[in-house]
Amino acid sequence: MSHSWGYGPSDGPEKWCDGFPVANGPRQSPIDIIPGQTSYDSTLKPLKLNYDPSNSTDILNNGHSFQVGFVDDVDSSTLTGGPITGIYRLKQFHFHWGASDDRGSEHTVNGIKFPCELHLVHWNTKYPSFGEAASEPDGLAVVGVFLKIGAANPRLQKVLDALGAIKSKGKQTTFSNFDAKTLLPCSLDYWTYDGSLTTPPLLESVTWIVLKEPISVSPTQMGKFRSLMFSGDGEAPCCMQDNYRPPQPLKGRKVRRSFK
Ligand SMILES: NS(=O)(=O)c1ccc(C(=O)NCCc2c[nH]cn2)cc1
Ligand SMILES: [Zn+2]
Repeated sequence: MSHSWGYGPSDGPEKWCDGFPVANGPRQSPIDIIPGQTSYDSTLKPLKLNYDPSNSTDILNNGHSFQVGFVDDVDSSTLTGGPITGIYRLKQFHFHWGASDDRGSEHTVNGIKFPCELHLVHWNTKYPSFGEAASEPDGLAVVGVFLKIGAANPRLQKVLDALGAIKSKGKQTTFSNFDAKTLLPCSLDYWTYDGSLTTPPLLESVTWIVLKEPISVSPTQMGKFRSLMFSGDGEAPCCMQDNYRPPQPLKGRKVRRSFK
């Protein structure tokens, strides 16, 4: 059975359980983060993100979002510390966004949706590859960053200016010397919980690390995200927007925070 999935009425998040029964599993993502119900954990370490700016390789429209890829055959762009043990390598980052500024993020805070959410995807180097790590309970770590409407963010501009070259599904172009660290907010305070990929195959292999401080994005910049297409050349044109999964049941999980 071809596992074609999307975000529309016939192939969207409410239908994913048909092809991916883990959609109703015990550690699905995203979730609604309720700060008053999180526990401060003094044993949580500070996040250490060591990204080598020369490591970015390409930018790709994969038909669900766009992603910037990184060289991950050496330990040059890594995540250590935080709630994880060992070394995780940055593989790609991508975003989720809405058709309008009132929605678009996957995680929510006290039920509040942000217009966009950045995911920096890392895999545990105790496994031989991303693909193998993706099916292990401690295989992946994704850092989530909320984007909040405000002043234009100059650090997003280089990424947004590349979108014209990857408008439709399957388009890819080189994207070198991008420093992913420039996308991070000042504070690395975070919430963390055990979860999953937020798109099929929805594998329950992700340690989620959601930063408390958002970065800014302007309405015009949000318009650039929405200029992408879910559809490929020659297909019925379909704007890439509302590519987010809504929050999933917590099912007894604890959400910890790194800050008092
Ligand atoms: N939105 S997110 O939770 O950050 C996220 C991050 C990564 C992926 C992903 O890599 N999907 C391909 C899975 C795969 C298995 N084996 C080889 N590729 C999906 C969602
Ligand atoms: Zn994502």
